[in-house]
Amino acid sequence: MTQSYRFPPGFHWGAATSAYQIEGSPLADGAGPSIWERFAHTPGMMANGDTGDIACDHYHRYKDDVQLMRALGLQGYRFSIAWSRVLPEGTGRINQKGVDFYSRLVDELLENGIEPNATLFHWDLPAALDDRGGWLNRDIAHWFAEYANVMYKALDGRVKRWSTLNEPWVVTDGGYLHGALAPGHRSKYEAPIAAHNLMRASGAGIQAYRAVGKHEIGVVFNIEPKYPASNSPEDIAATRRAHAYMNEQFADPALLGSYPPELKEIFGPAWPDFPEDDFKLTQQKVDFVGLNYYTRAVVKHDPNAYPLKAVPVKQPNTTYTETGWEVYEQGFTDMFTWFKQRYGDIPLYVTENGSAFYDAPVAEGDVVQDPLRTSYLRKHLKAMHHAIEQGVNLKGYYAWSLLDNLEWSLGFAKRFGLYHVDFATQKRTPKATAKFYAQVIETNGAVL
Ligand SMILES: CO[C@H](O)c1c[n+]2c([nH]1)[C@H](O)[C@@H](O)[C@H](O)[C@H]2CO
Repeated sequence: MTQSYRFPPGFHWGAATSAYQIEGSPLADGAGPSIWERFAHTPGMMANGDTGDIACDHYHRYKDDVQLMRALGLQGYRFSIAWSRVLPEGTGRINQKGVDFYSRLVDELLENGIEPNATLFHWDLPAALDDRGGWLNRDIAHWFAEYANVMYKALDGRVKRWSTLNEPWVVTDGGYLHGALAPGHRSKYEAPIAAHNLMRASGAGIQAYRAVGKHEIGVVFNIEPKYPASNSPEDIAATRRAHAYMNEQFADPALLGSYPPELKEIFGPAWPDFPEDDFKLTQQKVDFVGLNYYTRAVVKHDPNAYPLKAVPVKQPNTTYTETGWEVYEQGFTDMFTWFKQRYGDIPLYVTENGSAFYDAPVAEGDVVQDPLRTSYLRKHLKAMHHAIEQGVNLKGYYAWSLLDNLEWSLGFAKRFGLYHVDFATQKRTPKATAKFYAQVIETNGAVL
């Protein structure tokens, strides 16, 4: 009998973006600068000198972009709110024009039958808060809760699914340990402090929602399953360290109220002795967890690798995306089963999954042919279906991304979009993957 890939009735199909990557106009209508506005305008930080000054001009084109979502039959749209559009100094004074933009976006989505899914923080911290220590200042848990309350009040009732943070691991690994992302710090002493305060803030945001919210709130983690390069004790230990550092460092304080022991081994004297009471804040009941999956890593021991003493090993005879990520759909299935085993049967959403491949120039009116991206999507949706068949409580999927956009410090060259964007003209053109995804949504997976 041929395998059916029809998903459970009511499975939720969407697409995702983030504010700084698509909106443009980062300082319009009273908005304050974020750390990404600063970082992008710091010479040498961004590929090709690309910035989010215009990006996809979504701030002005959001109505047209909602029609692109409708054309695919999207049931949901995951977007992020730029904190400094709403609170230009991060706390205190509210910029009503900033709040109004998100209110208009939400109404446009609802009028077109698309469920809004709002992320409060997708990396673009207000620069004014970074000047006060940012994620290194324990007060940020209160600053974040204040911001969250402003948005809950403005949008709750219309937004029924909230996430506090997107991928705190990327913020600390990129922004505080290795310095490749905003705010560009390189300190193994700062990274654990920032990580801990991110999870304190997430907990405070969830607590604030419980006081006023009527619907669902969760948190979004990136997960990259780790596999040992050999059965040697060194490689197995290195894999364990890499897994704890990336995949448990944030979910554990949020869902278990503790840290995995490997973190003290990794950071040594740089690992603080956090107050036990902090875990009463980091650990809050969530209505769902969002998981972002792109690839796996095969790991080997390397005594010179800072600070993990572990490095990824490139795999032969397989496909890699433009961002250097192996196409490995089995890791998607493995991720779900691991997560359920460690954290229990929490409702899950795939809040990001996608791939960057080179897109041939677009002839007028054509569909961009992107067979490698379509193959990636097909393989990963099938792998996701296998996880559901194994009993994983998976409620929905958001493709990354609706539009080609600013891939952070990698600039515009890395294209993840279902729609191709010509950044010179702002013309949107559907890719073949968009047409395929529309069929997946229409048939609830039966077309796979
Ligand atoms: C380490 O990979 C992460 O899971 C990851 C991949 N991605 C992300 N996180 C971010 O959430 C997006 O803003 C990126 O545009 C997207 C594509 O790079």
